[in-house]
Order: sequence, then C-alpha cells, then structure tokens
Amino acid sequence: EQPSAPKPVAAPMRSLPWGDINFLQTTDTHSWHAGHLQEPQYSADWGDYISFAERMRQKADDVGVDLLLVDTGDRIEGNGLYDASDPKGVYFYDIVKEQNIDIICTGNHELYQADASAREYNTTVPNFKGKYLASNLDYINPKTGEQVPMAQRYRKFTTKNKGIRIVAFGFLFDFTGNADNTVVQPVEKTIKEEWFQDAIREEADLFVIIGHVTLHGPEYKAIYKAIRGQNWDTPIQFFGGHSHIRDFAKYDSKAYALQSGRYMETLGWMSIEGIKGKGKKDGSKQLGPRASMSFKRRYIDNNLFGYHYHTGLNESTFSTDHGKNVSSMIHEARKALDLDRIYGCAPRDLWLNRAPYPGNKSIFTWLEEEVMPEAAVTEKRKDKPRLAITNTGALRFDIFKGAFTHDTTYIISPFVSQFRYIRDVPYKSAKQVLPLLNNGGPILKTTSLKHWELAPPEQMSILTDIIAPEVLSPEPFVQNGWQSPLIPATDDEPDLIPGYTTKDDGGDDGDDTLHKQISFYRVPNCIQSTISFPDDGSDPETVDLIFVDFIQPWILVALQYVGESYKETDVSIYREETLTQLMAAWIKKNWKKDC
Ligand SMILES: O=c1ccn([C@@H]2O[C@H](COP(=O)(O)O)[C@@H](O)[C@H]2O)c(=O)[nH]1
Repeated sequence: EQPSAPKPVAAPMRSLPWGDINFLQTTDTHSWHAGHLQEPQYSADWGDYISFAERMRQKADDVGVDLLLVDTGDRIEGNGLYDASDPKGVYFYDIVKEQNIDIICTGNHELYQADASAREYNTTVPNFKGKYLASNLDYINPKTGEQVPMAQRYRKFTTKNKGIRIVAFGFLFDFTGNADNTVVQPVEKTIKEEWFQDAIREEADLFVIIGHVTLHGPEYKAIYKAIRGQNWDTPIQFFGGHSHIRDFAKYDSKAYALQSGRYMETLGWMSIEGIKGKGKKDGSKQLGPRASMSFKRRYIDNNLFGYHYHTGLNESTFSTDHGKNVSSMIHEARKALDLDRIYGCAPRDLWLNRAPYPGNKSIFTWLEEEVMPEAAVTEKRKDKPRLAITNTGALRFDIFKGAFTHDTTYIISPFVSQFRYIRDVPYKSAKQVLPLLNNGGPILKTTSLKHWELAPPEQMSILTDIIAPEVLSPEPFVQNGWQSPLIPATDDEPDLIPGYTTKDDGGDDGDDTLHKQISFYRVPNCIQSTISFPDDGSDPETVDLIFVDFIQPWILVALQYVGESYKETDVSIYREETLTQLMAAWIKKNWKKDC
C-alpha cells in the first residue's frame, strides 16, 4: 500500500469459494491504482493486488485448480496517476503492465480522446500481447488511414492445471462517443461475422466473454443467444463493466455474468465448480449433458485486511517482492506528479449520490450555487444574463472534508471539457432546455442520443433512491491525518463499517466484507446556474446559453425541439480553461489552505 494509505479496519468476513476454475476481475479502475488514500476499506494499491494474485495463483497451483485474471477496461481517466502528466499516462502504463492479466479489453474511456486510443494501440495492446482482445473494435492507422483490428478478435487457450479449453472474446458496448481514430462495430453486427460464427463452433469446455458491457443490456443478451444457440450445454462465463456497480447475473443454469464495481474498490471473484477440462492428455470426449455445475461469486473489498484474510498470510508474509516494487513505482510516480499538493481544505463532505440534491451536502448544489456562478464568466460578456449547464456525469467522485489535492481535481472531474456558449438565445426557449435534458422524453426519442449518458454511470443500473438507516458521523474518523467519510452511527452493529451491501441474482451474500448500508440518491442529468439576471426579478429578453462541450449535441437537439435552429457554427468557446481547471481555481481562491 502507499505510505499515506489509511490502515484497513477489521470487519466480519465471508471466505472465497474455490472451484475448478477461478477468476479475479478488475473493471473501471480509472487509474485509481494507488488505491483510496482517504478510505481505509479500499486502501490497497496495484502492487498489493499483484501480491494477492501471485499468492492466490500459488494456492490454486497447490490444489491443482486454475486462476485467471481479467480486466474489462476503463483503466484510464479519473485519477492523477494517469491524468496529471503531460502527455497523460507517462508513469501509468508501466505500472498497469506489471499485473499478469490473462484476458483484457478496451473501455469507452480508452477511446474518448484520439491520443488515448493511440496509446492503447501502441502501448497497452503490445504490453498484453496475446491477452488483449478486441472483438468489435478497430483502430485507424494515422499514417496510412488503414483500419485494422485494435487487437486479436478472440483467444483460444487451455488452462494450466485443469486443462480447461477456453474460447474467449473481448467486447465493448455499442459506444458512439469515440474519437475518429477508432471504429466500434455494433455487437449485433459483429456476431454475424464469419470469424465469430467460426469461433463459437470451436471445441470448448468454457466460453469466456469479457467486455466493457453492462450485464443486463442488449449487447450481452445478443452474445449469449448466439453462443447458446450453437452450444446448448457448454458453460458460459461473462465479465462486464461500465456502470460502476457490483453485479452478478444468471442467464441460465450454466451461463452467468459478473461485474466488479469501480475505482479499485472491488476485486471480483468468480468460481466455477464441476467443469471437466478436456485439454489434458488423459481427457475423454464429453458425451451427453454435463453434470451440474455451480457458479459462485464474491466482491472483495480492496484492502490488506481482506487480502491477508483470503490468503491466510499476514503483514510480514503477504507481500511479494514484485508487489512491493510496484507499490514503490506508484509512490515515485505520485511524488513526481506532485499529487499530494494541497489546493484547499474542503469545509464539509460533498456527496455525488450519498446526499439528496438539491441540498447543502450535495456536490451538485455546491457546483451550481458556488462554483459555476464564478467560473462561467468572461470579461467581455460578464453583464449578460446567462444560464450555465453542466451534466452531472462530469463529476465522478465525492469530496471529503479536509485536504483537496492536485490528485483530487482529476478524481472529481478528469475530463477536458470546456465551457462553450450560444449568444443571445431567446430566454423563453433557453429556459426550456434544462427540463428537456432532464426529462429525457420527446427530444431524445428522435435521435441516437441517450439521456442516461449525461448522468453518473451508476444511475444506468440504480433506478430508484436507496435510503439507508444511517446518519453521517458527527465526528470524522481520522487516521494518518486523512479522514474516512463515515463511521457506524448506531450501537446495534458496532463493528460494521459503511460500504457495499450488494443484492444481485445470487442473493445478498456476495460481499466479502459485511457492511452497513449506504444511501444512494439519484440526481438529474444536468444542473443549471442562473447568473446576472435582472435585480428586479424580471425575465431577460435573451441570455447567453453556456454549457460544457460534452453535452453540445443534446443542447442543439433541445433547442431545435423548442423551435430554435442553432447549428454547430453558432457555438463559440466561452472559457479556454477546462471545467476541472476552473473548479481547481475556485477551490484555491475560496477554501483555506491549512487543513
Ligand atoms: O467528456 C466526458 C466524457 C464522459 N462523461 C461522463 O462520463 C460517463 C461515462 O463514464 P463511464 O466511466 O464510462 O461509465 C458519460 O456517460 C458521461 O456522463 C462526461 O461527462 N464528459
């Protein structure tokens, strides 16, 4: 772990079920490879994960079963370890490649910016040669313009100990926001291609589909139907991602899917018992239906207490030299990037989804009422009445009371979005834009734009508020000078720390650590600040309509719906700085430095 990481807190644990084949999954790590330096329950780093994987592989070898590692994309964007260097990722790629991942694929974040996709093609794919799969993704060579597969389409291999013959694929959901140096082919089209139809006819003991794909969306449904249509009895294991939640889905009695959360908070554990490997010399051909199998999952909180518990090791025996070296690499990178430099001290916790919006604990109310009115200003139009709109998905994480650092700026908002504007929009039309964006409804039915892409990804899967019987602790729990956001508030379960209490198709026993439930309040797709309106409360004739560039397509469609025919050429840059830079400047100016 990192030297400043808070020590994990002991908690009641559930052990890991082992099977003939076992998997560890990471997804949506978003460059949190240093772990969470303000939350003890997620404080292990990528080096610790390497030690954990090495110890668990040893255990698997000792009893003659298999363990494979999977990563399903969105490794970048969301933490200073990737975002703070110029170019991005200067230290990051060498750290990630140290983990011995068996099957790995691309997320949408690897594709938003052309330079990131180029690094993926030129660095990550070769770093994981033979393991990196791109079933529906192509790269466009910038020199020749040639469109080539991002990586190999699928992989066939046999496991070391049980001789299980695996055919594996690596998909990305039907993403359309990629830069123009990649091509994402819709899943429905890909599965009709000859290579895929041939691959699902290969002899296999297990199909493994990894993807940056949610478990209950149309893409995995289509792949499942295609494989099951051809192989009525072969086990199929899916690994998904993208919506940042812990999830487990049962498609049939031999087809399951696992998704392992976000931000290095969770390692997913999947075990399948009852698979016979035919890849061993002594293996016999499968005749008739397979015997019953069991598919079990766990969500492992990423901290050393759990890693020691699951390996049966302790502080002096757990870490491998390799793991320790990678922790040092991360520490050196963080120092070189100056990630602990303090910008200001947050006076209170500000929550993305743990507190209701609007409200004084909501990060969006803070942004809307305090930050945007000061940030959405330019000298030459500072007296013009204006509406400034930001999508809530632009913010990615909570702010905890205490030190707000260089690192935190990227944790909160890694994007390079700027404010743009359309000048002098009739107010009667401009005021209808926010409700249209938030209600989704009619405007978006006629386009390929999806309103859920505006909000935090968790809201794709969490469709109603979850209100936990917890209250925020009056006294923050302080460790190593950092603050943990919550401690148990009542005496009835004094040992439980607030955290994930997952319910999925397997029931409510998936989490390896027993936690107290945390609330989740849904937020609107977009928020709006009303700035420099007439003092007498009257409506202005026209306003400058300001918005972050990510939502420009939605804004233009909404304006069209209310009868205004603005085009891309009517949009100008309002501020040169990114939203992240503007927020950082606001914090430096408004929050005191001495925490
Ligand atoms: O420039 C951007 C890019 C993305 N977003 C928001 O992020 C989500 C996607 O996040 P995942 O981690 O891939 O799930 C997208 O739907 C937007 O809400 C953004 O605001 N700006």
